[in-house]
Amino acid sequence: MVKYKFPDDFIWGVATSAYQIEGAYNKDGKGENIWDRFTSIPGNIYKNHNGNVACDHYHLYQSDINILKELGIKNYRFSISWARIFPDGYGKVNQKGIEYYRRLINALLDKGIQPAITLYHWDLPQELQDIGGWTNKKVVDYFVEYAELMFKEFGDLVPIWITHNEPWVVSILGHAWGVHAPGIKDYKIALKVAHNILLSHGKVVKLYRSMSLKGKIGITLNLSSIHSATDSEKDLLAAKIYDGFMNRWFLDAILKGSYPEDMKKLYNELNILPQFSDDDMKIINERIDFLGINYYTRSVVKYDENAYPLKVSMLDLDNPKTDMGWEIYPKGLYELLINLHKNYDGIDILITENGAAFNDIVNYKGKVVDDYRIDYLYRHLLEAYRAICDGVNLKGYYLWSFLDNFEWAEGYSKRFGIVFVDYNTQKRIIKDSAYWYSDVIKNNGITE
Ligand SMILES: OC[C@@H]1[C@@H](O)[C@H](O)[C@@H](O)c2nc(CNc3ccccc3)cn21
Repeated sequence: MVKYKFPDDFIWGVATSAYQIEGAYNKDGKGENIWDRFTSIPGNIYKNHNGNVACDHYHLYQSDINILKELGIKNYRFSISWARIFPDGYGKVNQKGIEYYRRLINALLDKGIQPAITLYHWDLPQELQDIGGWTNKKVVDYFVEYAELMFKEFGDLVPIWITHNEPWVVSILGHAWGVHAPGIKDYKIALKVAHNILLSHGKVVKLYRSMSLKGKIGITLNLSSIHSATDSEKDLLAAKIYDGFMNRWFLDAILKGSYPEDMKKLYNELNILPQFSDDDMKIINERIDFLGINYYTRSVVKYDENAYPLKVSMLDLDNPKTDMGWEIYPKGLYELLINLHKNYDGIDILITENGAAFNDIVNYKGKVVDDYRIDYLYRHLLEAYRAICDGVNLKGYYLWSFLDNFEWAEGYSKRFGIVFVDYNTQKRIIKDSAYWYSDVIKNNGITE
């Protein structure tokens, strides 16, 4: 008996990204991207791992799609590697790159699986980084050129398009904290990058609308429910600032057409506020069909005099955590969904990522009994169900991730997949969580 039944047209899917699974980093005309470069620099990545081979999905995509079919998964979110299409980032087109993605999309459609494409999942062509990357307005236009070609090639086949994956991570981890490619540590640059990424998003949405395509387009943001460590005035203010820093800066720009006043004032005082015009904000505010959200955990923050630049630091609570050290806090997903519904006019929402890394092992029977992951997924889906019951227009859920894959700075040390990947043999082992998720999809809900 299905105890928690989701709406009839609810989208159940899984998600991946190009650099994390494809491999073939220098095959068939692909150009270098910033993660090829960043991972080639010793010390940047756990044990100097890289995505040169990854899950070799570039060559194994058909057998991987067969697994999706076997599990009854009917929606698959993946990203296109910009440098496979434009090796230099613009201009010369690599036909073999286009042919690969056409084969991939047709193979999915042949199995009744609907593709959802992310145009940018962090892998900027290195040639564009060499001219300043996202700090350079030319890159905004090159992104539009890349998107236009993808819409022309695949716009009639692909029903869901996501312009960018997590502009906050691209700008902050890549340009303020320096722990992601391209490894820059400058908040002022980071916020300029965030602004140009949002500009490129708005321009591409406008382009999509002009091409009278039949699908839906949106953007994916990593959002977190922010909690104050105490009820002190300083900690409450710290929570408001961190909510502005991670969530409202992007949500307000995209959905309200203006950056939040409190954060503009703070960034101006810190001399890190980017330059922008009213016209820019109109472009960024182009109407989207859905908001994609990646939710993994909440953030508990406190005032910290020594924490540059926001005077906010995160608490490391002694609560159950995933292998990433992220607290398991399902209620945060409900809180986030309700807040988004209330504060952003009930916009349609897709959960474009939710999942957990655990230290999976293959047991003596050759199985992966990942009950921890099933528990994480169950609890979060229950909160998603509660949010739908309370009126949130939640339209779908893409589990992160389909396959174990290259987990950025953590390399292959963290496994998020519902399918285990033995990187020595490229053998796939379907984990118990995959069979559990297959039942959720078959029942369109949770049974216990
Ligand atoms: O870390 C798991 C996944 C990652 O593999 C995806 O490529 C990426 O889209 C993704 N985003 C988050 C959430 N945001 C985040 C926060 C701090 C550091 C890194 C990512 C988790 N994940």
